Amino acid sequence: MDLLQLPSELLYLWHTHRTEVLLSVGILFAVVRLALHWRTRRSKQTLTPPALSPIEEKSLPALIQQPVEPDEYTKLPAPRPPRPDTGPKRVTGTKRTKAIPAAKEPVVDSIQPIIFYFTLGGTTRAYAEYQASLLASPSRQILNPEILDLAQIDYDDYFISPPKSPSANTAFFYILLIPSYDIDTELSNFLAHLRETHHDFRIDTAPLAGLAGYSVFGVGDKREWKTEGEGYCKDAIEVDKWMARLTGRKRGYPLGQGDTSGNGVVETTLREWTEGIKSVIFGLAKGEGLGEGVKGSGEAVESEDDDDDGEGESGALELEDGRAANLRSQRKPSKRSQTDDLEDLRAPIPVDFTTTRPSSKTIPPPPKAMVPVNSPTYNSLTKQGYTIVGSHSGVKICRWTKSALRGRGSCYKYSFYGIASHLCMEATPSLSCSNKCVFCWRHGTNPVGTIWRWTVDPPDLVFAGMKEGHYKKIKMLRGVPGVRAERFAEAMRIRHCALSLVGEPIFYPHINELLAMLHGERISSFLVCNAQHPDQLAALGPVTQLYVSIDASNKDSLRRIDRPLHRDFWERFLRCMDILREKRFTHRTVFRLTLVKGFNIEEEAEGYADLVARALPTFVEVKGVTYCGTSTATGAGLSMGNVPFYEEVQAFVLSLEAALLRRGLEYGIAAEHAHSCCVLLADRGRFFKRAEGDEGGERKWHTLIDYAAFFRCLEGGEAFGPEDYVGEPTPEWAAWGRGGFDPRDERVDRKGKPKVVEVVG
Ligand SMILES: Cc1cc2nc3c(=O)[nH]c(=O)nc-3n(C[C@H](O)[C@H](O)[C@H](O)COP(=O)(O)O)c2cc1C
Ligand code: SF4
Repeated sequence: MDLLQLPSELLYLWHTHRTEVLLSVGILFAVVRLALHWRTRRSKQTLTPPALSPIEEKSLPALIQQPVEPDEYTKLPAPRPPRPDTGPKRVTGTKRTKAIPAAKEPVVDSIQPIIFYFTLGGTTRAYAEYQASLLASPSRQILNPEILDLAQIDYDDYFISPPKSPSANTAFFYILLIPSYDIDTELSNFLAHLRETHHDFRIDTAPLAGLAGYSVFGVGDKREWKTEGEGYCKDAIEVDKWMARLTGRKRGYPLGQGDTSGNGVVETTLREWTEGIKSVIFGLAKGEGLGEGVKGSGEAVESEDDDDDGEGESGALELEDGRAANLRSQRKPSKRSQTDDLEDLRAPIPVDFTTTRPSSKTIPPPPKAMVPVNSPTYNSLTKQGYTIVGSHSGVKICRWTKSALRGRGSCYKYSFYGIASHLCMEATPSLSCSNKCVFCWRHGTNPVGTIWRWTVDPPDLVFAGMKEGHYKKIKMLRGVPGVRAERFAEAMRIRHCALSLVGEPIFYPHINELLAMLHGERISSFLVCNAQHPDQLAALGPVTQLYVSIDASNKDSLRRIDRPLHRDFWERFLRCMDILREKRFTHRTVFRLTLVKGFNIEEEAEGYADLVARALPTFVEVKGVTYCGTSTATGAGLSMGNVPFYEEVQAFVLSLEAALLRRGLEYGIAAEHAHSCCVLLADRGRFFKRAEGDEGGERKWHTLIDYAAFFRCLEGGEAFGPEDYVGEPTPEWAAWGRGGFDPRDERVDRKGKPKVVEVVG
């Protein structure tokens, strides 16, 4: 083929294959285009990581930190400028919140008792049935009791929360009759359930607080398990403890205990205990609360965290070394108590400094209440636990009453005179006093004066108010841990009244009528006066025991320590000594010496012996002061250093005894109560004697009082004297050198743990 044919040949080829050629070129173009597009996509994917799992996210910062060269496809949007930090969001204006109505306590007017019992031998079941019969009453307030065997029920139905009540106004009261076993039984599981429920963090710590209350009665055997320490009623004690916690301390009545070793004793105890329960349940149905302890007498707390403050008769705390101090001394005086020192704030009181009668020149202001309701004095006294009766009287539960209710011992009046503290009411018909003794811890809140310039309440009002106040406070103690049911029941009948609380009882114009009312109800009377009111002392009628405070042996010392308001205080004091001498055959007269180191101990034994020689009291009680720590005491120069050790009190008593002997006065040491730092001297000729009809027998101290004989003498209407109502011999354990603590009571330390008693010889 020549060259001239080439164009026509190419044209021919074009026409034959042009479709394939065009198609191939199109495909090639498409391939190149696609290749370019894929390349771009791959670059973009590298910069936008896929969504990561939370775990993978942790490595995110590493990925982001890798440098990437941006190109036209990969340019990221410019980051937003950061917001200025304005702190937390503020909301202005007031948000109106809907007041949430306070949860209303349901009004309970009927109580459903449930008696739970456990038994191995059947005894406790029988007691449960007996108790149910005692409680059965067709009244609307107490529904018929249910009886449940703890071995038959599901604990979760009753002991994680109270069961569903039959009506909104009905609440449950649990009674648990619990025997004790020193072996493993189902009862051990019950105890474990209570313990675990309390400790279970998912359950409220007081899940049974919805109950109206609970009470436990233990059944045990004293023949083998003689004391609680040895296991007597141990399981009941344990149940009581856990129930107190689970119910938020809703113990309705003290733990009862029945000893199966004596014939029929348990039935009697259970019957009396059930009477107590019944009265509590009726009270609950009437809307009365449960006892939760009394202000001024300690909190209702469990024994492990018992904060029994150890306050003595006058707020004293016993120290390990035998001294006494007041707790208030360790607390800073509050602003309130400082300003409450009314004596310093009050306008001057109209005072007659010379006679017992008001001066004719003084126009007496119209009488008003000594302690008006809601006055600072009233508020301060009630805050300290006093119940103010009428306008000038008061009553208070002392710490010994609480101690005796718990079986932890009575005050020295039990060791010396046979007064059990839980049967004793401490009261005064006059909150006012004519002295300002440096050691009187009540002094800061006391009204003072030398004449009665207030309205006078009638004695029946005073007497009724005292009893009411006392019983009310005793009832409030029933929920205190450790209170013994039988003592609580006994305490509901006052047997003794100590008119000594605060102020000057003899000041009350109707003191003799008040004493007669006490005696009319067979309540014995101990009256303490301050030797500043001779006319009233001379006119005083029968008293079971008549005290005069002897705070110093000479004029200067008395002025310094008693700070009397009467100008003729020493003359008054001596006149009282003479009146006491006259009364020694009609009254049991007692000198009460309060020893204050640095004030009235050193070298005063001879002076005191002279006073004893002048008044010839039947007894001399010597007591170490209890430091009050108030601003008044501190201002008077009193400190803990003025509190004598018990050994110092003992040494003083020995020197006083010797000084008396030198004067031919036969007084001897009859008894002691180391716990109260108190020793008793008595007239040997009158009270150290043989038992009646036992001429050759041993002589013994007879300081106890025969109270029944005292009332017989009074009612007989004939003249009588102290010898006519002398009681049994003074107990051996109260003799000099024996300490004076009744071994039948349990001695505990401030934590409620058993304490070994050390007797100072
Ligand atoms: C095995 C056994 C162990 C006992 N352990 C004690 C005990 O530790 N403390 C206690 O006060 N009484 C103990 N007791 C006395 C019982 O509590 C007492 O007999 C009670 O009435 C038993 O009640 P029940 O018959 O309902 O099971 C025990 C009695 C038994 C049979
Ligand atoms: S006599 Fe009565 S009031 Fe006084 S301390 Fe003893 S129990 Fe308390």
